[in-house]
Amino acid sequence: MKKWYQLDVEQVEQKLQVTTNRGLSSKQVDQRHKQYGYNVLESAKKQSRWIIFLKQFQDFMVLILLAATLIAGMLGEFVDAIAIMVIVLVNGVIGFFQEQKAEKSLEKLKELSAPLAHVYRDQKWERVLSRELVVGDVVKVTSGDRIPADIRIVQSNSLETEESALTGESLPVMKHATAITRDGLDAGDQVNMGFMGTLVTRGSGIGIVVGTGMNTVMGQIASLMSNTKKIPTPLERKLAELGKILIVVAILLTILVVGLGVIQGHPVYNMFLAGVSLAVAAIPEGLPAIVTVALSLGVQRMIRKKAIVRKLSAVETLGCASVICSDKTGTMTENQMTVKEMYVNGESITVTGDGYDIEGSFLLGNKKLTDEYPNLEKMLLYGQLCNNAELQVKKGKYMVDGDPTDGALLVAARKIGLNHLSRDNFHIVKEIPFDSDRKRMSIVVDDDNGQRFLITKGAPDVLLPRCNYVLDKDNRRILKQQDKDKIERAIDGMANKALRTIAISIRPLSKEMSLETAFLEKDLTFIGLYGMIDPPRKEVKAAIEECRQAGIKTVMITGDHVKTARAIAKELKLLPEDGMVLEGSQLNQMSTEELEDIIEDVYVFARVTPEHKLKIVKAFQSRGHIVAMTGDGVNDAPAIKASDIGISMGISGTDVTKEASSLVLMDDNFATIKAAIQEGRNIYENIRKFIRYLLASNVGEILVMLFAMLLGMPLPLVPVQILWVNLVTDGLPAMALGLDKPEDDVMKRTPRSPNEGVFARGLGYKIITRGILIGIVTLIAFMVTYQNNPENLVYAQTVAFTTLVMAQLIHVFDCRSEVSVFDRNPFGNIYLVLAVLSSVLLLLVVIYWAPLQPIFHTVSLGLRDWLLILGLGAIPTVLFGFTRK
Ligand SMILES: Nc1ncnc2c1ncn2[C@@H]1O[C@H](COP(=O)(O)OP(=O)(O)OP(=O)(O)O)[C@@H](O)[C@H]1O
Ligand SMILES: [Ca+2]
Repeated sequence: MKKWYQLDVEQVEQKLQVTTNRGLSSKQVDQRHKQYGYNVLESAKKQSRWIIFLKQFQDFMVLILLAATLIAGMLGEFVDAIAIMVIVLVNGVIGFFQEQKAEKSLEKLKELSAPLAHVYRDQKWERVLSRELVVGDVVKVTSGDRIPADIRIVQSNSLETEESALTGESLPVMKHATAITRDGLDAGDQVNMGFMGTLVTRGSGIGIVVGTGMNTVMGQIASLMSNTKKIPTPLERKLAELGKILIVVAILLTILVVGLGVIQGHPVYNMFLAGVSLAVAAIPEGLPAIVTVALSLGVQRMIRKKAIVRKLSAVETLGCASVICSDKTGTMTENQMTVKEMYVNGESITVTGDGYDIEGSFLLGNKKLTDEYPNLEKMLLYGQLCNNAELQVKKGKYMVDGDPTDGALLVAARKIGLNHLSRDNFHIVKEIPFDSDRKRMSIVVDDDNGQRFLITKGAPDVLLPRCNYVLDKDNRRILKQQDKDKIERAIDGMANKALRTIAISIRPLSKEMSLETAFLEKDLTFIGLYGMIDPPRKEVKAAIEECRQAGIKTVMITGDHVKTARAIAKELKLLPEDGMVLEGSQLNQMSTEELEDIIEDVYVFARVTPEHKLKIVKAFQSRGHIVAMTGDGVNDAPAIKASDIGISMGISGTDVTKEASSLVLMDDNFATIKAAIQEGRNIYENIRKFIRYLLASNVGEILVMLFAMLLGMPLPLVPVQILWVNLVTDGLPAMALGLDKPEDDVMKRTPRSPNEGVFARGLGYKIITRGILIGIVTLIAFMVTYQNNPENLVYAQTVAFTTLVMAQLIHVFDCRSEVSVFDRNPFGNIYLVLAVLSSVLLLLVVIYWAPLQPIFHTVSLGLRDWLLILGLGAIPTVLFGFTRK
């Protein structure tokens, strides 16, 4: 049987019952889905709920507790054993739900960032999830795409792919549509095939899907199926390290307390259980898990703000960003181009009309021009031919499918009466696609009379040096210096008005001439210039200002003309009076060191190629900056990877840049970067809040016990109480802190240093001071009650237990602010209020519900006890609320 690459396009079409110019019908697609399934690689099975539930019990601390239960049980202390079991179980259930929540939010993320394919069905181009593709689908791939399935190429425009994922060969392969007769070719030699998972590095092409899912070459290479492992974020790693230290501290403390207790004459069994409970209290085992939950909840909030986080660690790094390097076109601007001016025959023409609407006319001074005016229609026609966009009408409005720059040229051509039919008189022989490095695009066409010529359009400063002639009215003549000067002035004039400039030129060719790219784009005849407006997005100016107040510098990077870039930067108030604008050519001449010396003063990089971006990232990084860098094209990937926060575009971005990035902007909008940074800072602050809360609580618990042992007193808390506080009542308020709203000034502070430790910015001090006070007030409550009722230890222990819990639950409101509890409305976080209420309720149940009293060693308390408890419990928070330290 012949292989796909050996068949002609017609044979492939026949075999798969599809024609390239119609595509599959939706009926066929449905049927093939049923028959062959979806275009997915089978990945590792998902963990079952039971496994996730059981995993909650494999923690080191939980295992110790279970061992303690066993010992308690063997010693006949069944009440203790059951109590511990129940607490462990409740803790496990809470952990299970947290993990499920985190899991769900990450699942959603995966769905959102699933790749799309450009497919032709029912004679319409549409975008569908790549997994929806079936054999026979006609798909288009363009530079930057990952090929969504195995395809037989049927049309290639300088299509090149990089197949290292498959063949290990990283040099691009040229692809074409002709059948190959040879037998037994490796994937790498099948140059009329495109393979799932490989990259389009240049040009574009159309192919018919011949293999999907596990039936692709990629599907057969099982080893390539990466089982994505969750990599811990820097903070999670720091906390894990902290956890190790705390284990040692906990063990030492436990030995100390147990030793002291035994010396003071407490029963060994009591002290053993107290020791175990204290060890559990000292180790914030749950912290990394809550951090993960907080991060993934943050991820969900970011999704709502149209920012998709691809790496969890980016959530943290975002808060450290000190420089944002952003593309201009499409990110800071609307990417809705409209031709406003033209320059032809040495004269400037105004073009009226707005957006992509096709109403508009051409004015020379006050005179309305028609197609009589020399070269106007010709120029518009060339702009329409050398073009990859498509004008569509959706809901009565004109829309552009493709590059907006190209779209603007189509709209301009419409204004003089040219439409898609005008293209039919020309046959396109060759196309050299546009890319940001070349900054130009060319096509070779044959017209109806068999005349062949080249049309090149692109950045004027790139084209002009390649022009030797100029078309002036009816006369083609040598391009003289004075013509050039005049054109330059016209370019400057447009650019100063923030217009993007495009030059257009042609070259007559004879049919014998070689079509090698290297020989084509020279000896051109200059026809004219277009000046098009791309208005800034309206929310960007405010976003740049907010970033400035947050100590974040915004830098514009663009392939556009310096003057255009400068004009827009001024409009956005991005460029200060003394700010510098650098050009790509200047960058080339600078050494890395020279660039580092001045880079703090540079706000705009113009006429740069993607390669320059890497140099810019490195220079900022060497000045100690944390750099966020945006990009959309294939060649942007290295810079995105090198930056600290790589940002790609959800709408216009290529698969390659998306894969390299850690953040995807669903709306391509600069303002979304700001929102994401704000959210990133907020999430980090919230994590600090609950670290502070949990650790201060732990310090309090340990100190009560330690002080009591040192003073030769009875145990102020029984082990089950310590466990209950740690594993049950603390959890919900901590989670609620993770959902807190930001403080008003999060975007008024300077960015945080990525090296900052867990206890930086006074957090350690706060934990220790609050912890000590919580410990002291609990001890006082215990001592006062015990002194008055020396015969009733359980009563005093209940008061101590309640004071500890209440002190913590009051302190949790203090954790919402970096300065003082009085700075914010303490009840501003409804989740926190509810969490605290439910913790109080749990506490009341344990104290007042008779069946639980023997288990938790509690008795019912009276009003006077509560006055003592609340009075003492409020002290740590109120006191530090006044000192504001
Ligand atoms: N489709 C196109 N065909 C021909 N020339 C183009 C096309 N698009 C842009 N150009 C020219 O190439 C120049 C650079 O465009 P490029 O797309 O690299 O940068 P940009 O989109 O302005 O910048 P960025 O997206 O990095 O902010 C433009 O100023 C324009 O003159
Ligand atoms: Ca605790």
